[in-house]
Amino acid sequence: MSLQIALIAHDRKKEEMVNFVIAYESVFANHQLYATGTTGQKIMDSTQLKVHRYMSGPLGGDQQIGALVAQNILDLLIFLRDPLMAQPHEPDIIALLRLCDVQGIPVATNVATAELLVRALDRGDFAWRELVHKYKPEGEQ
Ligand SMILES: O=C(CO)COP(=O)(O)O
Repeated sequence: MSLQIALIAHDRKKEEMVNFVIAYESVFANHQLYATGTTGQKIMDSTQLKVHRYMSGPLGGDQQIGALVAQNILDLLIFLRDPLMAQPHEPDIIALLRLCDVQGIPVATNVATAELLVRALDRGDFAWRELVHKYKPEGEQ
């Protein structure tokens, strides 16, 4: 089962993200990966993974990934936020996380939770997302 996974990291979390993706590269290799611009580039520079890159976060990348969430296309969001640094595009970040709650999409905002979710993914615990894709409620595209 190939799922749609988005990876986003703020600047001071990018190294942690890259190390995390390297550690679980064999799991991520089975899925479709999306990322904001710089995060995606760094992941591709350090792994063999292919990542569909959107705009950089401050230029609208979070909103582009939010559009996948709004359509219930995204299955998992790993968003390593920097809790100690104000972001100019904070409203976009809040909007993305809000949409994940609207659709009930699993989200990790720190690497400890990300690890739990990726292990669950590897075990097959995301099978319910396949059903979501198969039987979308009326009105969803
Ligand atoms: O700012 C971001 C998410 O809010 C991340 O964007 P980049 O991956 O382009 O640095």
